Amino acid sequence: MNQVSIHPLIDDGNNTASENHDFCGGVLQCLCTNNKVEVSVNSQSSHNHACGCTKCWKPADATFSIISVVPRDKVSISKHQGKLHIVDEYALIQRYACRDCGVHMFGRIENKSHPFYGLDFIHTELSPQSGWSKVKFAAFVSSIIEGGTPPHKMSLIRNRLRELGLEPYDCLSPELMDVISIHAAKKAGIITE
Ligand SMILES: N[C@@H](CCC(=O)N[C@@H](CSCO)C(=O)NCC(=O)O)C(=O)O
Ligand SMILES: [Zn+2]
Ligand SMILES: [Zn+2]
Repeated sequence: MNQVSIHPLIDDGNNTASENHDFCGGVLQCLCTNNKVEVSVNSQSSHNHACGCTKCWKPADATFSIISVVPRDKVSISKHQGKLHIVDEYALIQRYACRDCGVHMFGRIENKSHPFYGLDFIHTELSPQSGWSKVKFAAFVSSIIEGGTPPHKMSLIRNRLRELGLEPYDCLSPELMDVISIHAAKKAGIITE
């Protein structure tokens, strides 16, 4: 066995199983046994990806998190809001985590001039519903070194990601990097639409 673990939910290569194009959201639940924090999401997720950064929440046995975005006006806290706190008030993405189990329930950008303003970051694996969009690429792959992965394992991991159909990028996907540059070019008056 020369396989490396990416995330328990995608290691079996079955990440495509449940995506449903008519799916329009569900509930995210924290991992507490009692008094679970619940967040309602009334939208399908977009840009679902594996993220290797050190800031996104992931289960203990995962090398990557699984994270996607939804419109912020489709996200509401439905149970036990009082258990939530912001992990880092100074981070670009303010991640709201459960004080008791540590799970990040959603991440929000408050800077109105950021290209991703209006989108909240969520972990669809916290939802008992199935039908969420599948994981489509891997971002911030080199960052797993900052999380403790030995550098000599990087080519094995990038190869495994490709084998799983998840193109590895060391920042975001080309599509999302284009969104960032289009936003910057518009702001600078280089392009108009
Ligand atoms: N090497 C750093 C990278 C952290 C980072 O920039 N993460 C990205 C992606 S998170 C979701 O895809 C980011 O946008 N972060 C903003 C923030 O976290 O506020 C590391 O690994 O820590
Ligand atoms: Zn909890
Ligand atoms: Zn991340």
